[in-house]
Amino acid sequence: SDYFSSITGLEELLHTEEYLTKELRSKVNGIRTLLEQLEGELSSIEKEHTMAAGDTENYLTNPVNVYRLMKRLHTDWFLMEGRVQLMAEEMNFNATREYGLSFPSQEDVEGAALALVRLQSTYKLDVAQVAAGILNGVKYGSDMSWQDCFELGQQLFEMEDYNNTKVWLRESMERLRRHSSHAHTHSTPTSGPDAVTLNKMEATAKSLFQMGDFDTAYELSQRVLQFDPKRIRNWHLGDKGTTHQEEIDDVYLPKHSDTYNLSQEFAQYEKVCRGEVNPVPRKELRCRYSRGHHPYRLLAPLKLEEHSLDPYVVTFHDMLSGRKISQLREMAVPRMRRSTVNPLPGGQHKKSSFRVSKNAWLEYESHATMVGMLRDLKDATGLDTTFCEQLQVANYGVGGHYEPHWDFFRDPSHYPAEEGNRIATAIFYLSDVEQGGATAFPFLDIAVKPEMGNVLFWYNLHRSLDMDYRTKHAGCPVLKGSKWIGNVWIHEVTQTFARPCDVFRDHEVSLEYEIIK
Ligand SMILES: O=C(O)CCC(=O)C(=O)O
Ligand SMILES: [Fe+2]
Repeated sequence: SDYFSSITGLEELLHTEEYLTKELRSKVNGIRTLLEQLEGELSSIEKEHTMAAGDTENYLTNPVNVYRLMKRLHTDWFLMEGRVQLMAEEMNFNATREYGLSFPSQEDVEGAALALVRLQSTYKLDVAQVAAGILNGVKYGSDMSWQDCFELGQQLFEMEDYNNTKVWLRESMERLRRHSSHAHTHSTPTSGPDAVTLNKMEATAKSLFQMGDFDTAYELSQRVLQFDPKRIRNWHLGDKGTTHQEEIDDVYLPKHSDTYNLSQEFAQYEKVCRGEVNPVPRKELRCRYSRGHHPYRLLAPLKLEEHSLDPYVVTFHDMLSGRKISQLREMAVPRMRRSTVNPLPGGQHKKSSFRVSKNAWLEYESHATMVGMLRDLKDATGLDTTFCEQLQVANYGVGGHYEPHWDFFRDPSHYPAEEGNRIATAIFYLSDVEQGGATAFPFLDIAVKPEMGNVLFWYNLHRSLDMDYRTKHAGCPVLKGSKWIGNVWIHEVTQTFARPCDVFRDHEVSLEYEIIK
Protein backbone atom coordinates (compact mmCIF):
# COMPACT_ATOMS: atom_id res chain seq x y z
CA SER A 1 0.00 0.00 0.00
CA ASP A 2 0.92 3.70 0.11
CA TYR A 3 1.40 3.66 -3.63
CA PHE A 4 -0.21 7.04 -4.00
CA SER A 5 2.31 8.90 -1.87
CA SER A 6 5.16 8.93 -4.38
CA ILE A 7 6.07 8.08 -7.92
CA THR A 8 8.31 5.12 -7.12
CA GLY A 9 5.36 3.03 -5.99
CA LEU A 10 3.24 4.04 -8.93
CA GLU A 11 5.77 2.68 -11.39
CA GLU A 12 5.25 -0.68 -9.77
CA LEU A 13 1.51 -0.45 -10.37
CA LEU A 14 2.11 0.37 -14.01
CA HIS A 15 4.26 -2.73 -14.18
CA THR A 16 1.41 -4.77 -12.72
CA GLU A 17 -0.91 -3.46 -15.36
CA GLU A 18 1.55 -4.12 -18.14
CA TYR A 19 1.91 -7.71 -16.99
CA LEU A 20 -1.83 -8.22 -16.74
CA THR A 21 -2.46 -6.64 -20.11
CA LYS A 22 0.03 -8.93 -21.82
CA GLU A 23 -1.31 -11.94 -19.99
CA LEU A 24 -4.91 -11.26 -20.89
CA ARG A 25 -4.02 -10.28 -24.45
CA SER A 26 -2.30 -13.62 -25.08
CA LYS A 27 -5.23 -15.38 -23.47
CA VAL A 28 -7.71 -13.56 -25.65
CA ASN A 29 -5.65 -14.37 -28.73
CA GLY A 30 -5.40 -18.03 -27.73
CA ILE A 31 -9.11 -18.27 -27.16
CA ARG A 32 -9.80 -16.56 -30.46
CA THR A 33 -7.67 -19.12 -32.32
CA LEU A 34 -9.47 -21.97 -30.59
CA LEU A 35 -12.79 -20.34 -31.30
CA GLU A 36 -11.96 -19.92 -34.96
CA GLN A 37 -11.00 -23.58 -35.25
CA LEU A 38 -14.16 -24.61 -33.50
CA GLU A 39 -16.20 -22.32 -35.68
CA GLY A 40 -14.71 -23.89 -38.84
CA GLU A 41 -15.34 -27.42 -37.71
CA LEU A 42 -18.82 -26.72 -36.48
CA SER A 43 -19.88 -25.07 -39.71
CA SER A 44 -18.59 -27.95 -41.80
CA ILE A 45 -20.63 -30.38 -39.66
CA GLU A 46 -23.62 -28.08 -39.96
CA LYS A 47 -23.26 -28.06 -43.73
CA GLU A 48 -23.00 -31.82 -43.90
CA HIS A 49 -25.95 -32.20 -41.54
CA THR A 50 -28.16 -29.82 -43.50
CA MET A 51 -27.39 -31.82 -46.61
CA ALA A 52 -28.29 -35.08 -44.85
CA ALA A 53 -31.47 -33.72 -43.36
CA GLY A 54 -32.53 -32.36 -46.74
CA ASP A 55 -32.52 -35.76 -48.40
CA THR A 56 -32.21 -38.38 -45.71
CA GLU A 57 -32.70 -41.44 -47.88
CA ASN A 58 -30.24 -40.45 -50.52
CA TYR A 59 -27.70 -39.49 -47.90
CA LEU A 60 -27.93 -42.63 -45.87
CA THR A 61 -27.73 -44.98 -48.81
CA ASN A 62 -24.29 -43.68 -49.63
CA PRO A 63 -21.72 -45.82 -47.75
CA VAL A 64 -19.23 -42.95 -47.60
CA ASN A 65 -21.83 -40.80 -45.90
CA VAL A 66 -22.70 -43.55 -43.48
CA TYR A 67 -19.08 -43.95 -42.58
CA ARG A 68 -18.71 -40.22 -42.07
CA LEU A 69 -21.79 -39.99 -39.87
CA MET A 70 -20.44 -42.81 -37.74
CA LYS A 71 -17.06 -41.20 -37.49
CA ARG A 72 -18.52 -37.82 -36.67
CA LEU A 73 -20.52 -39.13 -33.80
CA HIS A 74 -17.93 -41.55 -32.60
CA THR A 75 -14.89 -39.31 -32.79
CA ASP A 76 -15.43 -35.78 -34.01
CA TRP A 77 -17.96 -34.70 -31.42
CA PHE A 78 -15.67 -35.86 -28.65
CA LEU A 79 -12.83 -33.93 -30.19
CA MET A 80 -15.13 -30.96 -30.14
CA GLU A 81 -15.94 -31.58 -26.54
CA GLY A 82 -12.22 -31.61 -25.77
CA ARG A 83 -11.76 -28.34 -27.62
CA VAL A 84 -14.53 -26.64 -25.69
CA GLN A 85 -13.08 -27.97 -22.48
CA LEU A 86 -9.69 -26.59 -23.41
CA MET A 87 -11.28 -23.28 -24.10
CA ALA A 88 -13.06 -23.31 -20.79
CA GLU A 89 -9.72 -23.89 -19.12
CA GLU A 90 -8.20 -21.05 -21.09
CA MET A 91 -11.06 -18.85 -20.01
CA ASN A 92 -9.88 -19.08 -16.46
CA PHE A 93 -8.24 -15.74 -15.69
CA ASN A 94 -7.48 -15.13 -12.08
CA ALA A 95 -4.61 -12.80 -12.58
CA THR A 96 -5.50 -10.31 -9.93
CA ARG A 97 -3.96 -12.21 -7.05
CA GLU A 98 -1.87 -14.87 -8.68
CA TYR A 99 1.55 -13.65 -9.67
CA GLY A 100 2.68 -11.82 -6.57
CA LEU A 101 1.85 -8.56 -8.29
CA SER A 102 1.31 -5.27 -6.50
CA PHE A 103 -2.17 -3.86 -6.19
CA PRO A 104 -3.39 -0.66 -4.61
CA SER A 105 -5.34 -0.92 -1.38
CA GLN A 106 -8.52 0.87 -0.48
CA GLU A 107 -6.34 3.37 1.32
CA ASP A 108 -4.42 4.01 -1.89
CA VAL A 109 -7.57 4.68 -3.86
CA GLU A 110 -8.71 7.06 -1.16
CA GLY A 111 -5.32 8.74 -1.12
CA ALA A 112 -5.47 9.28 -4.87
CA ALA A 113 -8.97 10.71 -4.63
CA LEU A 114 -7.87 12.96 -1.81
CA ALA A 115 -4.90 14.15 -3.84
CA LEU A 116 -7.15 15.06 -6.73
CA VAL A 117 -9.47 17.19 -4.63
CA ARG A 118 -6.54 18.73 -2.78
CA LEU A 119 -5.10 19.90 -6.07
CA GLN A 120 -8.47 21.08 -7.18
CA SER A 121 -8.95 23.25 -4.11
CA THR A 122 -5.36 24.49 -3.66
CA TYR A 123 -4.96 25.53 -7.27
CA LYS A 124 -8.61 26.48 -7.75
CA LEU A 125 -8.93 24.10 -10.66
CA ASP A 126 -12.16 23.85 -12.53
CA VAL A 127 -13.62 20.36 -12.12
CA ALA A 128 -14.74 20.22 -15.72
CA GLN A 129 -11.17 20.99 -16.80
CA VAL A 130 -9.64 18.40 -14.51
CA ALA A 131 -12.11 15.83 -15.83
CA ALA A 132 -11.04 16.78 -19.33
CA GLY A 133 -7.40 16.10 -18.42
CA ILE A 134 -6.48 19.79 -18.45
CA LEU A 135 -4.31 21.24 -15.69
CA ASN A 136 -3.99 25.03 -15.64
CA GLY A 137 -4.74 25.21 -19.34
CA VAL A 138 -2.34 22.44 -20.39
CA LYS A 139 -3.94 19.28 -21.77
CA TYR A 140 -2.02 16.32 -20.35
CA GLY A 141 -4.11 13.24 -20.12
CA SER A 142 -7.24 11.74 -21.54
CA ASP A 143 -10.76 12.63 -20.48
CA MET A 144 -12.40 11.08 -17.47
CA SER A 145 -15.55 9.19 -18.35
CA TRP A 146 -18.80 9.92 -16.57
CA GLN A 147 -18.26 6.64 -14.69
CA ASP A 148 -14.82 7.79 -13.50
CA CYS A 149 -16.32 10.99 -12.17
CA PHE A 150 -19.18 9.15 -10.55
CA GLU A 151 -16.86 6.72 -8.83
CA LEU A 152 -14.71 9.55 -7.58
CA GLY A 153 -17.86 11.25 -6.28
CA GLN A 154 -18.83 8.04 -4.49
CA GLN A 155 -15.36 7.72 -3.05
CA LEU A 156 -15.51 11.26 -1.70
CA PHE A 157 -18.93 10.60 -0.31
CA GLU A 158 -17.59 7.63 1.62
CA MET A 159 -14.76 9.82 2.84
CA GLU A 160 -17.40 12.30 4.04
CA ASP A 161 -16.09 15.11 1.89
CA TYR A 162 -19.48 16.35 0.83
CA ASN A 163 -18.51 19.56 -0.87
CA ASN A 164 -16.32 17.74 -3.31
CA THR A 165 -18.80 14.89 -3.63
CA LYS A 166 -21.22 17.40 -4.98
CA VAL A 167 -18.99 18.87 -7.66
CA TRP A 168 -17.81 15.51 -8.92
CA LEU A 169 -21.26 13.94 -9.00
CA ARG A 170 -22.56 16.91 -10.90
CA GLU A 171 -19.71 16.73 -13.37
CA SER A 172 -20.42 13.04 -13.78
CA MET A 173 -24.12 13.64 -14.45
CA GLU A 174 -23.29 16.42 -16.87
CA ARG A 175 -20.98 14.05 -18.72
CA LEU A 176 -23.59 11.31 -18.70
CA ARG A 177 -26.15 13.73 -20.10
CA ARG A 178 -23.82 14.80 -22.90
CA HIS A 179 -22.71 11.24 -23.53
CA SER A 180 -26.24 9.92 -23.93
CA SER A 181 -27.47 12.77 -26.11
CA HIS A 182 -24.39 12.37 -28.27
CA ALA A 183 -24.97 8.62 -28.58
CA HIS A 184 -28.57 9.36 -29.47
CA THR A 185 -27.84 11.69 -32.38
CA HIS A 186 -25.45 9.15 -33.82
CA SER A 187 -28.11 6.45 -33.59
CA THR A 188 -25.73 4.08 -31.82
CA PRO A 189 -27.23 2.11 -28.99
CA THR A 190 -27.12 4.22 -25.83
CA SER A 191 -24.76 2.68 -23.33
CA GLY A 192 -26.49 3.96 -20.23
CA PRO A 193 -25.79 2.91 -16.69
CA ASP A 194 -26.41 -0.72 -15.82
CA ALA A 195 -28.79 -1.77 -13.06
CA VAL A 196 -26.08 -1.88 -10.40
CA THR A 197 -24.95 1.63 -11.23
CA LEU A 198 -28.52 2.87 -11.29
CA ASN A 199 -28.97 1.42 -7.81
CA LYS A 200 -25.91 3.28 -6.63
CA MET A 201 -27.08 6.47 -8.26
CA GLU A 202 -30.47 6.15 -6.65
CA ALA A 203 -29.04 5.43 -3.21
CA THR A 204 -26.64 8.33 -3.47
CA ALA A 205 -29.39 10.68 -4.62
CA LYS A 206 -31.45 9.61 -1.66
CA SER A 207 -28.70 10.23 0.85
CA LEU A 208 -27.93 13.60 -0.67
CA PHE A 209 -31.60 14.47 -0.50
CA GLN A 210 -31.78 13.54 3.14
CA MET A 211 -28.67 15.58 3.83
CA GLY A 212 -30.31 18.58 2.27
CA ASP A 213 -28.35 18.77 -0.97
CA PHE A 214 -31.49 18.92 -3.09
CA ASP A 215 -29.86 20.22 -6.25
CA THR A 216 -27.40 17.39 -6.64
CA ALA A 217 -30.03 14.86 -5.57
CA TYR A 218 -32.35 16.25 -8.22
CA GLU A 219 -29.70 16.11 -10.91
CA LEU A 220 -28.91 12.50 -10.05
CA SER A 221 -32.52 11.41 -9.93
CA GLN A 222 -33.19 13.08 -13.29
CA ARG A 223 -30.50 10.88 -14.84
CA VAL A 224 -31.81 7.78 -13.11
CA LEU A 225 -35.30 8.48 -14.39
CA GLN A 226 -34.00 9.07 -17.88
CA PHE A 227 -32.67 5.52 -18.04
CA ASP A 228 -35.25 3.76 -15.92
CA PRO A 229 -38.48 5.73 -15.48
CA LYS A 230 -39.85 3.11 -13.09
CA ARG A 231 -37.34 3.90 -10.41
CA ILE A 232 -37.47 6.53 -7.69
CA ARG A 233 -40.98 6.06 -6.53
CA ASN A 234 -41.79 8.07 -3.48
CA TRP A 235 -38.67 8.79 -1.56
CA HIS A 236 -38.74 12.33 -2.87
CA LEU A 237 -41.86 12.85 -0.81
CA GLY A 238 -39.77 12.45 2.30
CA ASP A 239 -40.22 8.69 2.57
CA LYS A 240 -43.37 8.83 4.66
CA GLY A 241 -44.43 5.30 5.36
CA THR A 242 -41.00 3.69 5.10
CA THR A 243 -39.27 4.99 8.18
CA HIS A 244 -37.63 1.74 9.20
CA GLN A 245 -34.63 1.98 11.45
CA GLU A 246 -32.24 0.83 8.74
CA GLU A 247 -33.50 3.48 6.39
CA ILE A 248 -32.44 6.09 8.89
CA ASP A 249 -29.13 4.45 9.61
CA ASP A 250 -27.92 4.60 6.05
CA VAL A 251 -28.23 8.37 5.93
CA TYR A 252 -24.81 9.96 6.00
CA LEU A 253 -24.31 13.13 7.95
CA PRO A 254 -21.31 15.42 7.54
CA LYS A 255 -18.60 15.26 10.17
CA HIS A 256 -17.04 18.45 11.37
CA SER A 257 -14.45 19.38 8.85
CA ASP A 258 -10.89 19.98 9.89
CA THR A 259 -10.88 23.54 11.11
CA TYR A 260 -7.30 24.26 10.11
CA ASN A 261 -8.16 23.74 6.48
CA LEU A 262 -10.86 26.37 6.87
CA SER A 263 -8.65 28.92 8.61
CA GLN A 264 -7.42 32.23 7.25
CA GLU A 265 -3.91 30.93 7.59
CA PHE A 266 -4.60 27.94 5.38
CA ALA A 267 -6.26 30.15 2.79
CA GLN A 268 -3.13 32.33 2.83
CA TYR A 269 -0.95 29.23 2.41
CA GLU A 270 -2.95 28.08 -0.61
CA LYS A 271 -2.69 31.55 -2.07
CA VAL A 272 1.07 31.51 -1.76
CA CYS A 273 1.11 28.06 -3.39
CA ARG A 274 -0.77 29.47 -6.35
CA GLY A 275 1.82 32.22 -6.61
CA GLU A 276 -0.65 34.94 -5.65
CA VAL A 277 1.91 36.81 -3.61
CA ASN A 278 2.18 40.44 -2.72
CA PRO A 279 3.60 42.26 -5.75
CA VAL A 280 5.31 44.97 -3.67
CA PRO A 281 8.98 44.90 -4.72
CA ARG A 282 11.37 44.25 -1.87
CA LYS A 283 14.22 46.58 -2.61
CA GLU A 284 16.55 45.21 0.00
CA LEU A 285 16.61 41.78 -1.68
CA ARG A 286 19.30 40.89 -4.20
CA CYS A 287 20.58 38.16 -6.41
CA ARG A 288 24.34 38.27 -6.11
CA TYR A 289 27.56 36.35 -6.07
CA SER A 290 28.75 35.35 -2.63
CA ARG A 291 32.13 34.20 -1.38
CA GLY A 292 30.46 32.32 1.39
CA HIS A 293 32.86 31.28 4.08
CA HIS A 294 35.65 29.56 2.20
CA PRO A 295 38.51 31.03 0.16
CA TYR A 296 37.78 28.56 -2.65
CA ARG A 297 34.58 30.47 -3.27
CA LEU A 298 36.64 33.45 -4.40
CA LEU A 299 37.26 31.43 -7.54
CA ALA A 300 33.89 29.76 -7.67
CA PRO A 301 31.48 32.21 -6.07
CA LEU A 302 28.07 31.02 -4.97
CA LYS A 303 25.00 32.29 -6.80
CA LEU A 304 22.90 33.63 -3.97
CA GLU A 305 19.26 34.67 -4.24
CA GLU A 306 17.75 36.37 -1.21
CA HIS A 307 14.09 35.75 -0.43
CA SER A 308 14.04 37.41 2.98
CA LEU A 309 16.68 38.93 5.26
CA ASP A 310 14.80 38.59 8.55
CA PRO A 311 14.13 35.74 8.91
CA TYR A 312 17.01 34.81 6.64
CA VAL A 313 15.76 32.72 3.69
CA VAL A 314 17.96 32.30 0.61
CA THR A 315 18.57 30.06 -2.39
CA PHE A 316 22.03 28.94 -3.44
CA HIS A 317 21.84 28.13 -7.14
CA ASP A 318 23.52 25.20 -8.90
CA MET A 319 24.90 23.40 -5.88
CA LEU A 320 24.52 19.83 -7.14
CA SER A 321 25.13 18.30 -10.56
CA GLY A 322 22.64 16.06 -12.35
CA ARG A 323 25.00 13.12 -11.99
CA LYS A 324 25.21 13.47 -8.21
CA ILE A 325 21.47 13.90 -7.99
CA SER A 326 20.95 10.63 -9.87
CA GLN A 327 23.30 8.89 -7.43
CA LEU A 328 21.38 10.20 -4.45
CA ARG A 329 18.02 9.20 -5.82
CA GLU A 330 19.29 5.75 -6.71
CA MET A 331 20.59 5.23 -3.20
CA ALA A 332 17.33 6.41 -1.71
CA VAL A 333 14.82 4.49 -3.83
CA PRO A 334 15.18 1.06 -2.19
CA ARG A 335 14.76 2.63 1.25
CA MET A 336 11.80 4.85 0.58
CA ARG A 337 8.95 4.56 3.09
CA ARG A 338 5.80 6.55 3.59
CA SER A 339 6.63 9.71 5.52
CA THR A 340 5.37 10.20 9.04
CA VAL A 341 4.93 13.32 11.12
CA ASN A 342 6.27 13.92 14.59
CA PRO A 343 3.85 12.73 17.21
CA LEU A 344 2.55 14.54 20.21
CA PRO A 345 4.63 13.55 23.23
CA GLY A 346 4.03 9.91 23.99
CA GLY A 347 2.35 9.26 20.66
CA GLN A 348 3.56 7.16 17.77
CA HIS A 349 4.90 8.41 14.49
CA LYS A 350 1.90 8.51 12.30
CA LYS A 351 1.10 8.48 8.64
CA SER A 352 -1.01 11.46 7.93
CA SER A 353 -2.82 13.20 5.14
CA PHE A 354 -0.98 16.24 6.47
CA ARG A 355 2.17 14.91 4.88
CA VAL A 356 1.92 12.75 1.78
CA SER A 357 5.31 11.69 0.49
CA LYS A 358 7.88 8.96 0.85
CA ASN A 359 11.30 9.35 2.32
CA ALA A 360 14.54 7.60 3.11
CA TRP A 361 17.29 8.47 5.55
CA LEU A 362 20.87 8.26 4.29
CA GLU A 363 24.10 8.52 6.24
CA TYR A 364 26.33 11.31 4.97
CA GLU A 365 29.45 9.22 5.45
CA SER A 366 28.12 6.45 3.25
CA HIS A 367 28.87 8.34 0.02
CA ALA A 368 31.27 11.03 -1.12
CA THR A 369 28.43 12.98 -2.75
CA MET A 370 26.76 13.47 0.60
CA VAL A 371 30.00 14.36 2.34
CA GLY A 372 30.44 16.95 -0.40
CA MET A 373 26.97 18.33 0.19
CA LEU A 374 27.74 18.99 3.84
CA ARG A 375 31.07 20.56 2.98
CA ASP A 376 29.43 22.88 0.43
CA LEU A 377 26.77 23.85 2.94
CA LYS A 378 29.41 24.64 5.49
CA ASP A 379 31.30 26.76 2.98
CA ALA A 380 28.13 28.54 1.95
CA THR A 381 26.69 29.27 5.37
CA GLY A 382 29.62 29.08 7.75
CA LEU A 383 27.67 26.67 9.92
CA ASP A 384 29.31 23.72 11.56
CA THR A 385 27.86 20.42 10.39
CA THR A 386 28.90 18.23 13.30
CA PHE A 387 25.33 17.81 14.48
CA CYS A 388 23.16 17.05 11.48
CA GLU A 389 20.50 14.43 11.25
CA GLN A 390 20.96 11.99 8.41
CA LEU A 391 20.09 13.24 4.95
CA GLN A 392 16.37 12.83 4.35
CA VAL A 393 15.55 12.20 0.70
CA ALA A 394 11.85 12.66 0.03
CA ASN A 395 9.67 12.18 -3.01
CA TYR A 396 6.20 13.59 -3.53
CA GLY A 397 3.97 12.12 -6.21
CA VAL A 398 1.14 14.01 -7.85
CA GLY A 399 -1.00 15.52 -5.10
CA GLY A 400 1.76 14.87 -2.58
CA HIS A 401 2.33 17.71 -0.15
CA TYR A 402 3.44 18.71 3.32
CA GLU A 403 1.12 21.12 5.07
CA PRO A 404 2.46 24.17 6.94
CA HIS A 405 4.70 23.30 9.86
CA TRP A 406 7.83 24.33 11.67
CA ASP A 407 11.02 22.35 11.41
CA PHE A 408 12.17 23.14 14.95
CA PHE A 409 10.90 21.00 17.78
CA ARG A 410 8.75 22.73 20.33
CA ASP A 411 9.32 19.97 22.83
CA PRO A 412 12.96 19.63 23.97
CA SER A 413 12.46 15.91 24.51
CA HIS A 414 12.39 15.53 20.74
CA TYR A 415 16.07 16.34 20.23
CA PRO A 416 19.24 15.42 22.09
CA ALA A 417 20.18 18.15 24.55
CA GLU A 418 23.83 17.95 23.49
CA GLU A 419 22.88 18.77 19.89
CA GLY A 420 20.18 21.35 20.47
CA ASN A 421 17.26 22.25 18.26
CA ARG A 422 17.24 22.49 14.46
CA ILE A 423 18.85 25.86 13.94
CA ALA A 424 18.68 25.75 10.14
CA THR A 425 17.17 23.81 7.26
CA ALA A 426 18.69 23.28 3.84
CA ILE A 427 16.55 21.72 1.14
CA PHE A 428 18.46 20.36 -1.85
CA TYR A 429 16.08 20.23 -4.80
CA LEU A 430 16.71 16.93 -6.54
CA SER A 431 14.26 17.52 -9.38
CA ASP A 432 12.29 20.19 -11.17
CA VAL A 433 8.52 20.13 -10.85
CA GLU A 434 6.40 20.90 -13.88
CA GLN A 435 3.53 22.52 -11.96
CA GLY A 436 2.95 23.12 -8.26
CA GLY A 437 5.20 21.74 -5.54
CA ALA A 438 6.68 25.06 -4.38
CA THR A 439 8.12 25.43 -0.90
CA ALA A 440 5.83 28.05 0.60
CA PHE A 441 6.24 30.37 3.60
CA PRO A 442 2.72 31.67 4.14
CA PHE A 443 3.72 34.35 6.69
CA LEU A 444 6.50 35.65 4.47
CA ASP A 445 4.65 35.59 1.15
CA ILE A 446 7.39 33.45 -0.35
CA ALA A 447 6.93 30.53 -2.75
CA VAL A 448 10.14 28.93 -3.97
CA LYS A 449 9.81 26.85 -7.11
CA PRO A 450 11.91 23.69 -7.00
CA GLU A 451 14.80 23.83 -9.44
CA MET A 452 17.06 20.85 -9.69
CA GLY A 453 20.44 21.50 -8.09
CA ASN A 454 19.39 24.53 -6.04
CA VAL A 455 19.50 24.68 -2.26
CA LEU A 456 16.93 26.56 -0.22
CA PHE A 457 18.33 27.59 3.14
CA TRP A 458 16.87 29.31 6.16
CA TYR A 459 17.29 29.73 9.90
CA ASN A 460 14.53 28.27 12.03
CA LEU A 461 15.76 29.95 15.21
CA HIS A 462 16.41 33.54 16.14
CA ARG A 463 19.97 34.47 17.02
CA SER A 464 18.82 34.18 20.62
CA LEU A 465 18.01 30.54 19.77
CA ASP A 466 14.33 31.19 20.43
CA MET A 467 12.01 29.62 17.91
CA ASP A 468 11.25 31.85 14.95
CA TYR A 469 7.57 31.26 14.33
CA ARG A 470 7.64 33.22 11.09
CA THR A 471 9.43 30.28 9.47
CA LYS A 472 6.30 28.17 9.15
CA HIS A 473 6.56 26.59 5.73
CA ALA A 474 5.07 23.86 3.57
CA GLY A 475 5.53 21.73 0.48
CA CYS A 476 2.66 22.75 -1.80
CA PRO A 477 0.81 19.92 -3.56
CA VAL A 478 2.51 18.68 -6.71
CA LEU A 479 0.17 19.36 -9.58
CA LYS A 480 2.14 17.87 -12.45
CA GLY A 481 5.36 15.94 -12.12
CA SER A 482 7.23 14.41 -9.25
CA LYS A 483 9.20 16.30 -6.62
CA TRP A 484 12.44 15.10 -5.07
CA ILE A 485 14.21 16.88 -2.24
CA GLY A 486 17.08 16.22 0.16
CA ASN A 487 16.56 17.74 3.61
CA VAL A 488 19.51 18.70 5.78
CA TRP A 489 18.77 19.74 9.33
CA ILE A 490 21.58 21.46 11.17
CA HIS A 491 21.44 21.64 14.96
CA GLU A 492 22.24 24.58 17.18
CA VAL A 493 25.09 23.40 19.41
CA THR A 494 28.57 24.18 17.95
CA GLN A 495 27.29 27.25 16.06
CA THR A 496 28.41 29.76 18.67
CA PHE A 497 30.99 31.33 16.36
CA ALA A 498 29.16 30.87 13.11
CA ARG A 499 26.08 32.62 14.38
CA PRO A 500 26.74 34.51 17.58
CA CYS A 501 23.78 35.80 19.52
CA ASP A 502 23.02 39.44 20.20
CA VAL A 503 23.14 41.28 23.46
CA PHE A 504 19.33 41.31 23.47
CA ARG A 505 16.95 38.53 22.65
CA ASP A 506 15.39 39.17 19.27
CA HIS A 507 12.45 36.82 19.36
CA GLU A 508 9.50 39.16 20.08
CA VAL A 509 8.90 39.85 16.40
CA SER A 510 7.82 36.29 15.75
CA LEU A 511 5.69 35.58 18.80
CA GLU A 512 2.49 36.72 17.16
CA TYR A 513 2.85 33.85 14.67
CA GLU A 514 3.03 31.20 17.35
CA ILE A 515 -0.65 30.35 17.46
CA ILE A 516 -1.37 26.90 16.12
CA LYS A 517 -4.53 26.86 14.10
O1 LIG B 1 8.74 19.88 0.32
C1 LIG B 1 9.06 20.99 0.68
O2 LIG B 1 9.24 21.91 -0.13
C2 LIG B 1 9.25 21.27 2.12
C3 LIG B 1 9.63 20.05 2.90
C4 LIG B 1 9.69 20.30 4.34
O3 LIG B 1 9.34 21.34 4.82
C5 LIG B 1 10.17 19.26 5.27
O4 LIG B 1 10.40 18.14 4.83
O5 LIG B 1 10.30 19.55 6.47
FE1 LIG C 1 9.87 21.51 6.87
